[in-house]
Amino acid sequence: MTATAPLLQVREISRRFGGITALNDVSFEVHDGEIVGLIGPNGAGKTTLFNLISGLLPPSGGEISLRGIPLSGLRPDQICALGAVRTFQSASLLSGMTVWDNVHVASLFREEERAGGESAADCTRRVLRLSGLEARRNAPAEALTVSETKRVEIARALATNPRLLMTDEILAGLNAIESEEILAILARLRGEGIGIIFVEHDVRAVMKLCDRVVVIAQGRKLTEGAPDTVARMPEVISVYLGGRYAQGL
Ligand SMILES: Nc1ncnc2c1ncn2[C@@H]1O[C@H](COP(=O)(O)OP(=O)(O)OP(=O)(O)O)[C@@H](O)[C@H]1O
Repeated sequence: MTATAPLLQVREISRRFGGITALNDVSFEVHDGEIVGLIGPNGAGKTTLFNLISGLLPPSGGEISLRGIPLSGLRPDQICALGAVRTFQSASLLSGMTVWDNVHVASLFREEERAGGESAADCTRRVLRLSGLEARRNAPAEALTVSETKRVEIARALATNPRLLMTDEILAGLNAIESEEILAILARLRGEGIGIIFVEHDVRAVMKLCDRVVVIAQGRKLTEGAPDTVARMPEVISVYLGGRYAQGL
């Protein structure tokens, strides 16, 4: 482990599925306490990138490293143990179990390595509080609203003590107030030094929350930069944003 290495380094990553090139030579970095937005049209390769970073799929080329440790060949649980965790577009909670149980199961992972010797129960309590779910701890998974389900998804990810959190369209299906609640949680996590990759089609949320935005289209990185700079780039407007968002800036 190299002290100076970025939290996440994605170097010249490619991924092919048969004749489809889902990702082609994509490189970027994420640092501690930084929220990086990853945007692009449908089919751009965003979810594939999460699958590669989290070890669900191997890359066809290139290298991904976490704090300087190459992730190639590691299983998802090993990558999670190194501190990178993702949420899924459609959360699948353990049915027949409560909010507490769903999160506690994740807290048991790496319990023995937890800083300060925090028990799984204490960790569950802490992440439920962070996710605004204390009052719902005894609710069965089936009884949750979409917004609560998303927050359990975040809590489960946090229960593994990540350094890098990847959220995949976590705002989909939420109203404005519910979205704000999630954005506030993510901003709080940034304040704790967690690095976040935020994949989201709600461009206003991306521009509001993120420190930096990486734009991909058809598997290639188009550009990256500060949100307001990226939002004004003609090529980004042309392939993704359209005129409406940029005019509102
Ligand atoms: N398992 C797979 N087998 C074949 N092709 C795949 C597979 N997974 C993804 N693809 C293809 O790779 C490309 C990138 O897909 P991906 O789901 O990563 O895009 P995305 O940016 O996440 O899109 P969306 O915004 O719609 O979620 C698409 O052309 C998709 O059809």
